[in-house]
Amino acid sequence: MEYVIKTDRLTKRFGDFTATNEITFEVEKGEIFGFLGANGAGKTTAMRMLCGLSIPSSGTATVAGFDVYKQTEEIKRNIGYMSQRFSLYEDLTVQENIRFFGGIYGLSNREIKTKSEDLLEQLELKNEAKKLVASLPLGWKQKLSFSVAVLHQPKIVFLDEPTGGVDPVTRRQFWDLIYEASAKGITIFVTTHYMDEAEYCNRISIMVDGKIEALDTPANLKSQFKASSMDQVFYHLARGAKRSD
Ligand SMILES: Nc1ncnc2c1ncn2[C@@H]1O[C@H](COP(=O)(O)OP(=O)(O)OP(=O)(O)O)[C@@H](O)[C@H]1O
Repeated sequence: MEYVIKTDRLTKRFGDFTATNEITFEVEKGEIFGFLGANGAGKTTAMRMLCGLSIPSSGTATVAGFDVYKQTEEIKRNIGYMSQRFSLYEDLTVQENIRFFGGIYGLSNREIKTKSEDLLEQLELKNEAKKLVASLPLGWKQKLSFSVAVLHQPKIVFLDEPTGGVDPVTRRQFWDLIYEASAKGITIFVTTHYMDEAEYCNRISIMVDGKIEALDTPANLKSQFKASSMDQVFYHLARGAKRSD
């Protein structure tokens, strides 16, 4: 088994407050791993440590084989990252965004040219190439943002609530892109509040008040909690949560 993320009692404290509390788990290469939890459970804090953006207080973790304390630059070069807060430049065109991020990720001009043509074709955005990103519907922005985050074929892509605010049909189309990336061996680490998306993951972890309270496939979690839907599993675990933002 090839693991691309491995954590052991990974913890982040802010003063006396423990935001992420001794989480231990592994993620396999090519897996679609759902990272769930109520507001304030500690997901973003955990994800920031895994992306090399925040140094843990204790515990250990490796991402793409690199240490989250000492090799944060190597981690950043081997991952892709997409969130609602940090994504595309609205005042650049679709093509300019692809070129810009391709450059940031260290692709050559020739690679950027071929990849950008493929991407515009695949997303059916050829006619929009010269339009400002600001003018695109939210669902298209999200698809473009994801495609840009995997442009350099990272080992892992971290998605922080990537489909917030769009309808189930648009979410389903977004997930087609995720499956394609996973089939190419890119590992997907995704946080979401949508339970239909949770069902699309290979495995799911559910965090409550800083700790991972459950971790398994959607089918096994439903059987473990005698629930008919992921909604029920989530409610069963999260209703006892003390934190809520
Ligand atoms: N820099 C910080 N200083 C102090 N407390 C923090 C800091 N960052 C996060 N926290 C606290 O840690 C807890 C976990 O926050 P975090 O953002 O990781 O949760 P989350 O599961 O991602 O929630 P959401 O779904 O709302 O994004 C929250 O109570 C938050 O207030």
